[in-house]
Amino acid sequence: MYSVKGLVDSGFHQSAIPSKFIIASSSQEDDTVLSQEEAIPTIDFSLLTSGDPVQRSKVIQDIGNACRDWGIFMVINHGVQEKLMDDMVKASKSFFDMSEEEKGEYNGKQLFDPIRSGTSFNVLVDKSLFWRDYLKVHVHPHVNSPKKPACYREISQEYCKRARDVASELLKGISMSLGLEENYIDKAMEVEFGSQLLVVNFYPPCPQPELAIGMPPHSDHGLLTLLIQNQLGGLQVLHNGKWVPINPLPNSILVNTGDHMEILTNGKYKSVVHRAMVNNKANRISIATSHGPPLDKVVSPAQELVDTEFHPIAYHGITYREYLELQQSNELNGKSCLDRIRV
Ligand SMILES: O=C(O)CCC(=O)C(=O)O
Ligand SMILES: [Fe+2]
Repeated sequence: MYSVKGLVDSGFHQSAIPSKFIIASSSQEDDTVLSQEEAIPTIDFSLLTSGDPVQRSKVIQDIGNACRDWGIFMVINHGVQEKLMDDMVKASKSFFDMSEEEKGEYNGKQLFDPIRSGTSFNVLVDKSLFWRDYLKVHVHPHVNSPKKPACYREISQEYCKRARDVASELLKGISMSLGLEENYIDKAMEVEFGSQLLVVNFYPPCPQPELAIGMPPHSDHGLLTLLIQNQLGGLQVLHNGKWVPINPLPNSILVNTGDHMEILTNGKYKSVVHRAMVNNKANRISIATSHGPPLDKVVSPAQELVDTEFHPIAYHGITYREYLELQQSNELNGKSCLDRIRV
């Protein structure tokens, strides 16, 4: 089997999913999921860039609170065209609609290969398989794109550029919310030359959604992840020990903190643990871009946020590349990767 989509398309009409997709019952059932949706913070991006200093300082404070209290927020008025976001979702769907042979060109490649498609997370170490196919493309500092579908390159290049611009503005706001100079994170992490990874997740309808999972609880690598989706719920974040389902407004962009934000801020802004549930009705597509430093940059806590008395250094320095290797070669399991570099 190449992909979950291949399995579903192969005329698999049984009501029971193959046993390798059944996750340990404790992973889902014992968790508390808030039925009443708790609202994640909303950030009006236009206030960050409007030039009004009062509004700007207010929104910077809101961003800081959102990073500290939630690790996820919904960005509205971000300036990325609705059509571009729709086109990105459609082009991504077209990628997964290609034949297994066409997608197979990118199958089973190495972590740092520019383009990689596959299923689950790392089939060599996953205890059970996830109900998820993916396309991963390293889109910055070197531009890459699958050759097919024909429209993909232009649309993804444009979308990824716009996502970088949004991330860059947000990182300025985050720097200031930490009491640092506006370009602090940009300079310290060399964001201009940084690594941007595009991850497209494709979750086909699952006949037994309660037994399977799209992506298990994990935190993302990188400083920030921007996420858009095709308006089907599935994402949940762990907040105060409970899973909160996230249903973003149409045309908004979800932003979450990654492990490198936690390392850089010496734990002040923690990466958020999240997971993707599956449904039995329709294909769900989510498109994430992670924004991090150059691969060979050593990331360690900012000296300005470390003091021996109250904020002792909490993480060992590690290059972004080594961190990605660590994450990819282990089971995706909560914050287990970050735990390895805690002091
Ligand atoms: O599909 C989603 O909503 C989440 C995807 C995700 O967590 C990821 O790509 O890291
Ligand atoms: Fe994630």
